[in-house]
Amino acid sequence: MAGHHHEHGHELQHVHEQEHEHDLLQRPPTGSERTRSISFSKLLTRSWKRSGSSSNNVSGSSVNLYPDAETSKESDHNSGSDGQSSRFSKLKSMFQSGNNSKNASAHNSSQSSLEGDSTSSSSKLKYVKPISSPVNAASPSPPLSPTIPEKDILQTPRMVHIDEHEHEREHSCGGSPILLSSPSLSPTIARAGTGRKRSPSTPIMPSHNSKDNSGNSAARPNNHRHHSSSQGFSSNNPFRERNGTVRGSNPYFAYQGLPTHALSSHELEEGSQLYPNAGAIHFLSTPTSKTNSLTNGRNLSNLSLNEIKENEEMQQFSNEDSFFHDIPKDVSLKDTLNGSPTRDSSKSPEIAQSFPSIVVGYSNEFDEDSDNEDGNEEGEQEIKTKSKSKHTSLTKSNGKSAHPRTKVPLRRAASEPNGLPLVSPASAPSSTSTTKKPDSFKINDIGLGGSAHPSGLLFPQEPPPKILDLQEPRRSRRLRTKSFSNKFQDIMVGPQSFEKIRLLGQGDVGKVFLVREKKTNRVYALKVLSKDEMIKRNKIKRVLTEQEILATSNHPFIVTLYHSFQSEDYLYLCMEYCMGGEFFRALQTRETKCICEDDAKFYASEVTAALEYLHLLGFIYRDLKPENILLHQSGHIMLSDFDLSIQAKDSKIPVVKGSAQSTLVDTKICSDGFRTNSFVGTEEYIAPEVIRGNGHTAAVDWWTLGILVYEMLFGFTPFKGDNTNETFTNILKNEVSFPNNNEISRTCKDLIKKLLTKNESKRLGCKMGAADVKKHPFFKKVQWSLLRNQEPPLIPVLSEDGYDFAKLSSNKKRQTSQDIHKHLDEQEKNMFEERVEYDDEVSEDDPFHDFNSMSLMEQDNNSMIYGNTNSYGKIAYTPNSNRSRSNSHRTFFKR
Ligand SMILES: Nc1ncnc2c1ncn2[C@@H]1O[C@H](COP(=O)(O)OP(=O)(O)OP(=O)(O)O)[C@@H](O)[C@H]1O
Repeated sequence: MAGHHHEHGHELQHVHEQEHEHDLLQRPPTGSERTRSISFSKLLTRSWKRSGSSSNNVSGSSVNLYPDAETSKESDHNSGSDGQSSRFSKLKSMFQSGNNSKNASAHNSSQSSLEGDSTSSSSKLKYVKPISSPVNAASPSPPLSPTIPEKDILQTPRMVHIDEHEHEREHSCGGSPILLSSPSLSPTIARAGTGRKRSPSTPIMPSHNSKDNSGNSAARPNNHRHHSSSQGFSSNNPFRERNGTVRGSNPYFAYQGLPTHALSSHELEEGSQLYPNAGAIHFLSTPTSKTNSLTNGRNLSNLSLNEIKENEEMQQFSNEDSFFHDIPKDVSLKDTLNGSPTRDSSKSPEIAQSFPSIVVGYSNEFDEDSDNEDGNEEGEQEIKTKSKSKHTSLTKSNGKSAHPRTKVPLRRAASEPNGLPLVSPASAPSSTSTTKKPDSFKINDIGLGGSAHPSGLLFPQEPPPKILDLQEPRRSRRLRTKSFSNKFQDIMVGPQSFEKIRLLGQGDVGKVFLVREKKTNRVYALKVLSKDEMIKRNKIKRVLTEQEILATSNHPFIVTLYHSFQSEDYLYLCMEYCMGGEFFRALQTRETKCICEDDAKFYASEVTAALEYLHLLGFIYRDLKPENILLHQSGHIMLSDFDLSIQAKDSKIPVVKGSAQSTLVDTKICSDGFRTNSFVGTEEYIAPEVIRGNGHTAAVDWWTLGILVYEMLFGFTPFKGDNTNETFTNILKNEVSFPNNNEISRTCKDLIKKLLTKNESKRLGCKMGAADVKKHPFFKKVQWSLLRNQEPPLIPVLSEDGYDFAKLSSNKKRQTSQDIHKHLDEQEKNMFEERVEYDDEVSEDDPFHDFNSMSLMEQDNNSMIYGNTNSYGKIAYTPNSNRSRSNSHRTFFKR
């Protein structure tokens, strides 16, 4: 394999040179790029769309991510000092505008989507055929390739299926490659380079052809996502074009049913038994469907999927929520909140249905997806309880008496840590206290190394704690009930403890900044999420899950959470800064957009280890893709972005099997019997069972691993179609096929094929979870326990034109002269100026009550130190010379 490795890289370089020359000679300008970009433009994520359209954009464009923040602040101020009532008055006003914006944005997106379609279908662009022969790399390439339509290229059967016996044949042939394709098959995408230069699923990068750089913005319409982060990390990667994460109801079922062409004959025979959800169309239809023309379109953007999802959740609530049955249908939300119902029959049904969007995710006791997929009574009961309790809290906040609140136990409640004496009564404030400041203390007084703010706002002055307190770091009562409380203590920092260095990236509801902690000079990635946006977009529960997973995890390949806290308007997750950024970006910086098999094995084994760990904890990740894999400065991977993950209910204790030499842990048992039914994931990575809507299990993560390995090797994903429907159809129907690439071993193809088994009960990983995957011959030589000691293939380094903080500051001055940046700066300033809200200050009625404010114990802090290293700036990736010189990957892998 090492030989392959070397040869592979060499050959690719060669091909690239040819390709460039070829492009200059013959290539129609921006031909294939344009086609692909157009088809991508139909599938923009919400955030891209949002950033791209400045008009009608109430819910936060790149220019104004949190438009409500200031106005709501003002109204809070006017409404008096009562934090809770101001919070709810804010929710109330925000909610009304939220509805409008939702409709407006849905409308916009559908329009764009349709426009995108027509442009796409009318394009007749050409694509250059790859140069070298697929069959024999040594054979001379034709001097010039004819151009054929891209569509044909994409559909030409140049992919070669490996059959069931391929793996066996490999052995019987002594490992020598078998050429499966005929010369008539069109050239390989992966190997020849030319054909794969801009693969369907990969961004258009300008490096190969100067024509691509010609500012053809029309060909890259969805570069908006990171528009606002022009000074940030993401702007380094302005060409990313993959469709975003899908977080919504299943459009296949909601709007189209399952098309028969998407079914295998076997599936057709089984019919409705296989797809019980096919009848769920009406249930999933949205309250906003009147204004949502997406229902008419077959090509749904990810934007529309997002919208559907939120409404779906609302629908589930309103269907099940006895509270709404008690309210006359013509009472509007506004009136309900005001406590003075008036009749307005024209508005009430929609508003009443929308109302539970405030409820959703109110606490993490309520599982996403409702998790009552089975429609069992228990699930329904849970919804009712949940809704009632929220109703209680809302009405309470308006000074009305309400139903007694039913508190559902926390998901991962744990016993008090270590049985050690905890805190003195004075430092354990009553949980009934809501608006009162918590009993607090001055952290520096007790020598915990915390960063009390000079203003005293963070840590109000109180008498020093008794000596008993020193024995155990202070933890709020709430924190003490958490399984992760052993490694966390009460929050030691606040927004003001950090100084922004630059924007790293921007998601749906928040921004991620590179920050420096003023006191310690440590650098972190600080994710700041707008509470308003989360409420509007129904994402409260997701952020609670994300915090739970980050806090619970303690694994070298999962990003470390150092602090989490909240202020009145924002939630903050302070994480380890992964200076290498997204693995996706690292892949894109490769000339070939892919890596060799040994390198892919490296990343696949680290991802497998991370998934194994998550599964052991009962979590299903559900959104594996190169964008969510960050690269640590060491070059090792770090999984991030857990907002789509879910924890299996009643997760079980793992079973260890095997001898001391080969210990295998059955991770499947950890979430056995747990099925969830959300339609989440990333389009090209979604597993068939998710599309079918029959519920899915941890096996979805093994499917996504298969796609990931494929993408690492070939630079594109295996089922990508021209639009969402086509992609889903391919996922359901097509067997995985491989470019005719002899450099990829049969064992590797076999792994991919087994991971991409459509029937989840036959998929690799279905018996013992990660143990099955680790046992596959592809990983035979991997020393699992020494993964962290491997030399990574790519090392992120600061490139020459990296900039330092001083330079950044002067850039900032230039930018602030422009209004747009001024506005952004103000918002960001707020993010770093707000006062932290302690756990005990956040009332139980607050939607964010279950978000814990806490700091990792000091001894666990391995974050980078500002200024010590080249820890910030523009990053490039260098092949690890150690690894190739010493063939360390070979020595590392078992022989
Ligand atoms: N720990 C980190 N170190 C370096 N960069 C990070 C880190 N966390 C996030 N980023 C950058 O910020 C971007 C946005 O982060 P993230 O995906 O977690 O936000 P999000 O709001 O959850 O986005 P999404 O809507 O895609 O879920 C990432 O794509 C990545 O580039």
